[in-house]
Amino acid sequence: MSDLEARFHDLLSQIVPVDSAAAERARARQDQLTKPPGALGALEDLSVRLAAVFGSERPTPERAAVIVCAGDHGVTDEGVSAFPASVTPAMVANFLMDTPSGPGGAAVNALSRSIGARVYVLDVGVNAALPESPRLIAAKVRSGTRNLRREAAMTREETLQAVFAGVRAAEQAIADGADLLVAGEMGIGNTTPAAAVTARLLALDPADVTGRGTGVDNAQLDHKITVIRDALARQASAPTDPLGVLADLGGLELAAMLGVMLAGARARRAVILDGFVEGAAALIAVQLQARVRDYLFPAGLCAERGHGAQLAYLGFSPLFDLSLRLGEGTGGVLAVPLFRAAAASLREMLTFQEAGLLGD
Ligand SMILES: Cc1cc2ncn([C@H]3O[C@H](COP(=O)(O)O)[C@@H](O)[C@H]3O)c2cc1C
Ligand SMILES: O=C(O)c1cccnc1
Repeated sequence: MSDLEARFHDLLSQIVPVDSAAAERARARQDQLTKPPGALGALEDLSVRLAAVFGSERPTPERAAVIVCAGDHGVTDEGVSAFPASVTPAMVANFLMDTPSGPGGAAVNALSRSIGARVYVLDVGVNAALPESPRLIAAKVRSGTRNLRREAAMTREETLQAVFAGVRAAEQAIADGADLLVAGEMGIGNTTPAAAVTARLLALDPADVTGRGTGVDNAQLDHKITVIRDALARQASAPTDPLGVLADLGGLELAAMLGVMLAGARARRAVILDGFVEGAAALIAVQLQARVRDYLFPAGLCAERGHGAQLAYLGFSPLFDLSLRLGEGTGGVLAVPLFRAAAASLREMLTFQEAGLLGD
């Protein structure tokens, strides 16, 4: 076993179960707060899950960090995206650019500013030199993956290197004070590996989990499905080996997002999932270590086909449906105020007794 592989097994074994006693206390408290039991709906369930993660019936998840993991994809040679691969480095430069409103001119930057979340940009595989920036975590493993239609996208070692880059980025964000981590991504072509991984791990037909990504037309969508079928037909990875599936069919930024999820769970932080590409990384995470599931939280349902199947497998109901189909972490960022509000209900509402609303 390689050194990285041994460290990876250690990481998986260091993830402890969430605090179910704190969850029970939070549930009991929700039932005593000044409202009809259950009246705060999904916010109550969210607050109870946060209590379990943070080990307190009065959790204070305030500070949020988005880690935008970036990488390129050899499979873009097959024409699977509506945009050229050169958009990946251009968008990373956009994430890092100084603008009159503050750092970064992309959707994830603007939405993060609007809710007070910090954005970290992690390069694990962009196929270009990137501008230097204090906001860029430079950890390039290789300049893009191999073409997964023809061969394994990554070696296991490359995969683990990208995973640990994600681990380190998450640890940095946590050291900077983050309670809530949003896993985000940028990588032209990455809805193809996300669909391939989802199809293999959930044993679903590629046609049922492949969407239009950046907006391919019907003919391009059929072609994208064919590319994924060819990749699966290589039979280079067994569904029983999630890390092997990630190396074979995934991508460097998917591996880095897996690292963010595992490091977040190990540090007992909540990790908010954004869209379909994060969802694929989440499937790998829970198949490797079932305990991770309790540290993961859905945000909204995104418009990419297959996201619903991922959430159903994970046992999550989305918090909203705004028809987002962007990625970057945008949906995850939008969920942050709901997390703060759910926790505030537990901390700040009075019980019937405290409010003097009980007869005796
Ligand atoms: C300008 C632009 C900004 C983006 N931000 C996120 N994505 C999203 O689209 C890509 C995935 O879709 P596909 O698999 O079809 O290429 C990823 O980079 C994802 O982050 C973007 C895409 C574009 C074009
Ligand atoms: O849902 C997503 O994550 C998504 C959808 C389209 C393009 N990129 C990402």
